This record gives sequence, C-alpha cells and structure tokens, in this order.
Amino acid sequence: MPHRSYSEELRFAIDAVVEASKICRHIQSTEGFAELSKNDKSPVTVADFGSQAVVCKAIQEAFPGDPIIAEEDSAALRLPDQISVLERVVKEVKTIIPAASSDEVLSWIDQGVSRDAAPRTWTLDPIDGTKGFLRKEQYAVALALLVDGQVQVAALACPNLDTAESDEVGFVFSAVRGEGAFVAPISNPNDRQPISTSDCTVASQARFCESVESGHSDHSWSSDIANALGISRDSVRLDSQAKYAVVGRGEAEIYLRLPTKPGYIEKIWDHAAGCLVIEEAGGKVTDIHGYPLDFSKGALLAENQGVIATNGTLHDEVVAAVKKFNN
Ligand SMILES: Nc1ncnc2c1ncn2[C@@H]1O[C@H](COP(=O)(O)O)[C@@H](O)[C@H]1OP(=O)(O)O
Ligand SMILES: [Mg+2]
Ligand SMILES: [Mg+2]
Ligand SMILES: [Mg+2]
Repeated sequence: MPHRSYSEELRFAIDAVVEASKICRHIQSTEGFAELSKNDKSPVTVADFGSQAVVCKAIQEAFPGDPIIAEEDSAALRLPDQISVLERVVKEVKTIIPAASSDEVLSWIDQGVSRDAAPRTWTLDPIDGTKGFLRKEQYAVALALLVDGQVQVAALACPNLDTAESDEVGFVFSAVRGEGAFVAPISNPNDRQPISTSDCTVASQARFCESVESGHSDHSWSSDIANALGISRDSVRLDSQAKYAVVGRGEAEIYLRLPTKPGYIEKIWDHAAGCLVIEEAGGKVTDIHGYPLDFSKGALLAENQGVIATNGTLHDEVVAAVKKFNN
C-alpha cells in the first residue's frame, strides 16, 4: 500500500497548537485568571477552555466529520454562577476569532467530547500540565491524529520551554510517523529543524526527568531506579509533555511516569503527541512493563500502566530496572 501523506494534517496541527499557545500566553501574562476545580479536584482555567475552543473549531472546519477526544467539556462553564468565567473565555477566544459568540464557544469546546475509538480521530490536551501553567512553569498544548489506533501526526507546543543555544523561549515539536521529528520556534513555526534523541549508551550517565507532582508519578520509586542504574544526578522535574520534548531533543535520556495508585488509567491526550515525537526522534516509549502504549482503546490507555520513555539505546536496561523494583 502506498504511504499516505499527512502533510496537510501536519501543517494544520502545528498552526492549531501555535494559535492556542497565543491564548495561553496572553492569559498567563494577565493577573487573576479564573481557576475552577474539576470533580477529580484537578484545576482547569480560562486558558484550558479557550485553547480547546479554538483548536476544536479549527479541526471541525479543516476536517469536518473527524471526531475529537479532548480533555475538557463545557459543563462547568454552563453553570449560572460561572457566567463571568464564560465571558472571560469568550473574550480570549475573540482575540483569535473576533465574531465568536458564547454559544459557539461552548459548542466548539464540546466538539471534543468523543471518547470512543474511531478509524480516524484527533486527540487534544488544550493545556497539559495545568498545574505547571498556574505556577508559570512548563505546560504544553498537545494535538495528535490517530489512524486505526496508531499515532500518525503530532504537534506539541511548549510555550515556556527554553534552550541553551539561544534566548528563544517557546518551541513547537512535530512529527509524522516514518518522517522524523522536528522542532521550530513558536515565533517561526515554519523553521523546522530535525531533532534526535541522545546517543548515550551508559545508563549511569543518563539524565532523567519526571513530573513535578508526586501524585502523578512516584518520586521515591524513581529514585530507587536511578540508584539501581548508577545515576547520581537528581531528576529534572517539569510538568506536562515538555518531558517528551526534552528527551526527544536529546537533553535527557529517560522519562519515568510511575503509577502512584493502582486505579489510575492514563489518558491518550496526555501521551499521544509526545510519544510520536520521541519515537520519531529515535527514542522508545512503553509502559512500565515494557509493552507499547496502545492508543486503540478510545480515550484511555486501558491496556497500559505508567510510561517509560527513553533515548532508545537505554530502554531495555531501564525497563529491567523498573521491573526489578516493582513492588
Ligand atoms: N494520579 C495520576 N497519575 C498520573 N497522572 C495523573 C494523575 N492525576 C492526574 N494526572 C495527569 O497528569 C497530567 C500532568 O502530568 P505531569 O504531572 O507530568 O505534568 C495531567 O494531564 C493530569 O491529568 P488531569 O489533569 O486530566 O487529571
Ligand atoms: Mg494533561
Ligand atoms: Mg489538560
Ligand atoms: Mg487537566
């Protein structure tokens, strides 16, 4: 079968996450933006809703009929006591789409409520790492296209990520399966340069990263694993799929996401874009048992537990160390 080109979807996905980043940056630069608490006690902000509205509207226009599995829905914004939050979301969306009405914004957000597997579906995390966003640290806008349960296209904007090479802040990572992984400044998204994972083959020299939040990944377990691998430097802690980006561009070798409680099932929007970026950069991503992440089950990574992402060469050794310390 001839290789299907995804160049249109790739260009679209990069533009969409870059536009959404503008809303997020604008909101982050203003004081006192509203924060709501979801049923699971996790935070959601005006920026999460605004980002989801503009990306879902863009998908609906460019690829009508494609379902979207996105994190947020509009239920909280429809409550009468949240009218001021809705007004703020609409005001921010209008900076990108001047004619947007409240009803339209609510319906664009709800384009993302699909939860079932489909032959072709987008998955969106409008702000991944909302806690990092609130701390003015790392967060990401993550969009991926799944075809027959496989991630084929990824765009991952990291608006607060910097680089040692220049003063630039804010990068967009992107990949199409089989075509490599790339990075561009958010300020010039067409300037895509290839990235690759580090060629480190000595585990004791590896740099590893993990969540800031100890509720999202078990820090004491990861420190046991680091010790077992002979790694003496501390982990770099950062929020969001920026961790996949950092491993993808060769600035760390290992990203560990180790389950903190048995019942938590990872969501596809937290991993799809980052996973393809690392794989196309030459790295490897599995769960803590060494199984590939299975994106074919709808919104949840129901077949997997936790995540191990590496530069590739160290993968088997890291999986073995995690297994050894799996208590
Ligand atoms: N117990 C948990 N284990 C792993 N990930 C979690 C847990 N609770 C929330 N998350 C998700 O972790 C992501 C942030 O990861 P990180 O800490 O690496 O930045 C969020 O998308 C959040 O999802 P959500 O906010 O939808 O509940
Ligand atoms: Mg997330
Ligand atoms: Mg989110
Ligand atoms: Mg969230």
